[in-house]
Amino acid sequence: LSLDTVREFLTREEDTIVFSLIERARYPINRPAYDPVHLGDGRRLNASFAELFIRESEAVQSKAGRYQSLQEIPFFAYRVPFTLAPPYNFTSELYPAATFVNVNDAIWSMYFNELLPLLAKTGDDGNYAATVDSDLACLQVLSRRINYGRYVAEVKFRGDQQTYTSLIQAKDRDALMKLLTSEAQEDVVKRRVEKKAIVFGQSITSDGPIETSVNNSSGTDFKVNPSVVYKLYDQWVIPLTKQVEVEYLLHRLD
Ligand SMILES: C=C(O[C@@H]1C=C(C(=O)O)C=C[C@H]1O)C(=O)O
Repeated sequence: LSLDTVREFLTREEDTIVFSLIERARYPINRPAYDPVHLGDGRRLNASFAELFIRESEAVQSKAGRYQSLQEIPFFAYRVPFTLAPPYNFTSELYPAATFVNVNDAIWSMYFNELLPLLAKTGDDGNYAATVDSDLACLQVLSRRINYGRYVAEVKFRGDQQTYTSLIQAKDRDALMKLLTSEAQEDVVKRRVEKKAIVFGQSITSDGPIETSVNNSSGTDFKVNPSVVYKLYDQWVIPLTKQVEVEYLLHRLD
């Protein structure tokens, strides 16, 4: 584990994030999938079809051992007595008492309340299962990327143990945030992910050129608007990753 290898991991996750956003953007908003579910007898569930689909899908994946890997954190907790998967002895570089740190609740509300309306056009084509399956893909990769902040924080802690230790003991969140922040790196990440949205999200023809920048101001030629991807990273992905880093560090000496 080094700063280079954790940054490589985050860079590779960008590809998956952009592609999963492109997949979700194929479908209209499909609003009924997010409304409370009505049962046949007139009762109303507190959950939406999307939530039920995600719970059931995660339960299957939990049984299949997905969350044996500490890189993966489910949105809902499952008590699964055994897994169907071949056993594998996962080791973790994380500090055990801080491993639990995650911001899945914030990711969940950001995704449904802020990002989805920017991603999906208005309309309803009835493809609810395919639509919420693509929501699940987005949520899983966003969760993995953002909660990977635990690994980033571990590397940074090991790289400057003395300074971090005194700030952790003083519970100085602001100073920790300042110390772990690299504005230059954030700028590289945001510009790169916007470029990936431009390159991955254009219609490829056998003879035409590949665009590397937005020519029209609206970005509507692309399968997902590159400025929405930039905004996703600028406003949510990077700030939430740093929040994970700070929370992890605050438990690093427990
Ligand atoms: C993840 C890191 O920590 C912080 C968060 C970043 C991000 O989420 O992309 C980028 C730079 C840092 O401010 C890092 O240093 O790579």
